[in-house]
Amino acid sequence: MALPSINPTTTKAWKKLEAHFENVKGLEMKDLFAQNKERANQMAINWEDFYVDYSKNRITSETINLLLELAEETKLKEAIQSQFSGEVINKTEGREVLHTALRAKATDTILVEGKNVMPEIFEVKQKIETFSNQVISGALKGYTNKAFTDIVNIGIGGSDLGPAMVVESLQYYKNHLTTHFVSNVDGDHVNQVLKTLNPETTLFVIVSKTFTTQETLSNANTIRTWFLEHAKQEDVAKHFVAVSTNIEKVKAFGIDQNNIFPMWNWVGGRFSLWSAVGLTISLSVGYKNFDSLLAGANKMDTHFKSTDFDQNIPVVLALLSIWYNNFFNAESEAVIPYTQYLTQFATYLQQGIMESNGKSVDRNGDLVNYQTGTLIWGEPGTNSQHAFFQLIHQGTKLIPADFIGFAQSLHGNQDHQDKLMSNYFAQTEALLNGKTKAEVEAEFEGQNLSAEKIKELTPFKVFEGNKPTNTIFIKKLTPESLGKLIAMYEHKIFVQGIIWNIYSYDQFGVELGKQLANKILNEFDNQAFDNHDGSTLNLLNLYKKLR
Ligand SMILES: O=P(O)(O)OC[C@H]1O[C@H](O)[C@H](O)[C@@H](O)[C@@H]1O
Repeated sequence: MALPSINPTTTKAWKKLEAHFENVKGLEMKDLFAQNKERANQMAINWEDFYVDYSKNRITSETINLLLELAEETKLKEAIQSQFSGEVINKTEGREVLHTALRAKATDTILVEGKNVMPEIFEVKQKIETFSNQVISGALKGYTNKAFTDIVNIGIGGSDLGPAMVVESLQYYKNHLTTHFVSNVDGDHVNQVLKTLNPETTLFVIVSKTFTTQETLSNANTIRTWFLEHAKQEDVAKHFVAVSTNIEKVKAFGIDQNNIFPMWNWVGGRFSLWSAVGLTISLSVGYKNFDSLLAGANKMDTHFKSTDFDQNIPVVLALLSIWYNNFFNAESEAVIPYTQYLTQFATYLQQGIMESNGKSVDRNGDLVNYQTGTLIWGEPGTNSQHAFFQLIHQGTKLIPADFIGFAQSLHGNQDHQDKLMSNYFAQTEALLNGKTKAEVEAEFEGQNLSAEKIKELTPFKVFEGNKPTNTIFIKKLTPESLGKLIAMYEHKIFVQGIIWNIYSYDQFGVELGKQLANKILNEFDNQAFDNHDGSTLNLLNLYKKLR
């Protein structure tokens, strides 16, 4: 069954939300807290090692009720069922969307075209485990019989961002192998990495769902050429493995049949770190940790598909995001993790969120008449406090922000952890309450400033407050809690796509630039360039002169 096409703005709930918005847009959150002592308890979800507090939002309980009605009218429940049961909900590409199957239990049955895919998934997982163990233990050796010391993941987009983010985030759990990522077609990227490598002890993992991506194939070719400057053709089999759906193309590249880790078309690139695309993760932190990551995601899947929407973390977060995006006209959302380990988290989410929901045509093929995908950005706190928080606190834009924090640090320095977490809590409190004129004036007392000076400075020191935040408070950063966190955002993306009536699992918007780049590349060796607009033509000619 195909997903229905329901323009959200035509639902009863949307009309009610529009009217409701007029009533609540001017409300101050701090007043709502003062009026209802139970607000913080009522607007929080306690689940496993997660505590999600969404009380610091510009909402009343009525807002949530109406948003839940919107979810119902847009048939979210049915859509979740369609996704998990393997229906072809990626209609424009004619595919099922089953990254959730990759982390399901061996005893589950998940059908694709009538065939249970769980045995295949576990066969590949077994292969990942065996291979990881052999590389990590040193049993598997390079062409001069030395154990591997370095792993290079060659891939881009979903074949890079997921593994790179997880390996960075789980650094604490990492083994002795040094992991590198080569993604950009920029030759300086690959050459910079190669400079540090010893071909005798380096394992290359080529990751490409399609095995047609220009960047990845160029980098893989360059690396193989470099490798062959040191080793012989038959040594390639010992040092190159590949992850792909396109087995024929991988073989044509010269990868040994045994070194191919398959994946499937029903796994979207940006949702693929749970598949063999995560091989580099497993090599870096060990299969056991990789499996815990998957187990965490599976727990979030169960929570998502079986919990009532008012207690459902991804659903509530998605609805709040729609509230700001479509009613407050907020353009972006910030994600601020209070751990340095999650440095790449927002970058990773950018692909997931913006490639999925950056669409302007609805599921009927008609142009939408409302806003869809949010811009996503962020950096870890406390660093970001010293960089862009000024704009969040006192700028003109409304930027809802997720604050992700962990109660326990990994290295156990309580002094640092208390300082870190005091900032984590203080920021959402400051964004909520702001600082009034009266409070600013009171601070000036005893400072020996003239009344005139105080009057002059006061407006600059006032904080409006009333800035919305979600606090996602987790016990500890572990492979399992990271798996839950990533899956939480995956499901949030899905919910928003369903309600916005768009297809979240295709990405045709990345094709045009690729096509034109190929065309231009072929023109570099011609006498003259083809027809281009004046600006592009000038730039091309200048490049030809300067290169
Ligand atoms: O894994 P690959 O087939 O090499 O694709 C890598 C990436 O490139 C494409 O352009 C898509 O925009 C991404 O969704 C994808 O993750």
